Amino acid sequence: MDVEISQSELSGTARAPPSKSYTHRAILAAGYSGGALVFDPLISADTKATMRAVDAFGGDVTDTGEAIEIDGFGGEPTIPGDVLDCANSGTTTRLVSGTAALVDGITVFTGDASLRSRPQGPMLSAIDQLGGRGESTRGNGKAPLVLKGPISGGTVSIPGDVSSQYVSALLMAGALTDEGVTIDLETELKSAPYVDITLELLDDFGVTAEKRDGGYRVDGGQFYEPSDGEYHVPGDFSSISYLLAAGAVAADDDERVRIEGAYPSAQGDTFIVDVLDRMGADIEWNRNDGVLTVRQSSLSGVTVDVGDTPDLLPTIAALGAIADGETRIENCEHVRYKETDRVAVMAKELSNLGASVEEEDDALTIYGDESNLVGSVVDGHGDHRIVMALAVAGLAADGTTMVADAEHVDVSFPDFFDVLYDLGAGVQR
Ligand SMILES: O=C(O)C1=C[C@@H](OP(=O)(O)O)[C@@H](O)[C@H](O)C1
Ligand SMILES: C=C(OP(=O)(O)O)C(=O)O
Repeated sequence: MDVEISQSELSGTARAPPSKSYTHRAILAAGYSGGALVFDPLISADTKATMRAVDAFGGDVTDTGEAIEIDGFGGEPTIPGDVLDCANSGTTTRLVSGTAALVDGITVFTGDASLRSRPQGPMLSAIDQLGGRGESTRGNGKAPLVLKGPISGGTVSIPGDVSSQYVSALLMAGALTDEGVTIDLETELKSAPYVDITLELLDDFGVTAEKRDGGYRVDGGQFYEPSDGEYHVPGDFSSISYLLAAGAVAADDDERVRIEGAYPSAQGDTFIVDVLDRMGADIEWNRNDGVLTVRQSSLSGVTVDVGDTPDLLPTIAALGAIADGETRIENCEHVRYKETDRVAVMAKELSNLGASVEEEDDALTIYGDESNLVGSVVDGHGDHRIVMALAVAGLAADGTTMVADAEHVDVSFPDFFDVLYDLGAGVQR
């Protein structure tokens, strides 16, 4: 699907979409329990992959429309009847690799071309270290994966600078092993707030895990049990980042774009509020009411470290192209291991719109000037966050911007273009 975005003036109220990260974890945690209802879930291509996985390991997952109803497999996942297709979802692949390690038997995972290009080596090594077996069919540390359990727990040593999702997976599965799992990190942990999300969710499901010097620890022999048998998913700040950025660059004069359902949680991506504030945006966050408002503002470039918040890179890069002066995004090498190499792809596509951009291994510098941005044809590269960030740039660029491959918003924010349209954006499919 190609989507045309024209220079627009926005106003009105949008509801924050539910968090992808919490939804994945809640579905799996409910699978690890006797059963639970997950309210306000994100129903998207990625979270459907996790639903399929929980079904495949012996759970029963139903989307009732009001909630996801999960009949769990408890601590005893069974051998899936078929190869598991994790589609485009890194979170699914990593989290349920932990589940596969608990199974007394062999599980095979695959996914789309993007997923099969992403690193899984540290997870395979962790499963080996715990007494299971993890293989990549091509021997390159990437899916298709063949995993053999069961593990009984122990200590693993893995790098922290590839993906935090290995840590989340080992903590979630480790609670169901006999001995528990201790994770020693060989490097500093990138994307660390995503492990905080895991710890917060585990706590809500009655499971204790902790951060320690140089790593994490979860005791074994625990039980997943959410209080009252239900879990409520908070709003997603990665998704909110596009709506805030859209308001900051294209809100109608004297009008504000308002976002509801934006309550504080462990999400590192709330950092977007600080970033916009530092860029000079007129932005307010009423944390008690969960309401964010933003007005169109003249933005200036900033230096930002995205070590904790990789998913904000495309949004900040798009804002940097519109802001005046230099925006430097640092500590972003791990952002190259996502659905695409987002550092390279944002550099390429913002250049196509007329921005001046410089790429280094772990930094992206954008020399912003809104008047240089001219609508053009840009490629979403099959990556939901690239599509949404380019759509934001298109709201400010002169004329019309056509984003190709735009259907991939279904991975995390399926009604993104409807929400943008309802706020007054010129959107044509
Ligand atoms: O655990 C999670 O829910 C996620 C962790 C992050 O990945 P990495 O830990 O691989 O950086 C993030 O980019 C991804 O969108 C979601
Ligand atoms: C990287 C992402 O997700 P995942 O790792 O689950 O594919 C993302 O949503 O930006």
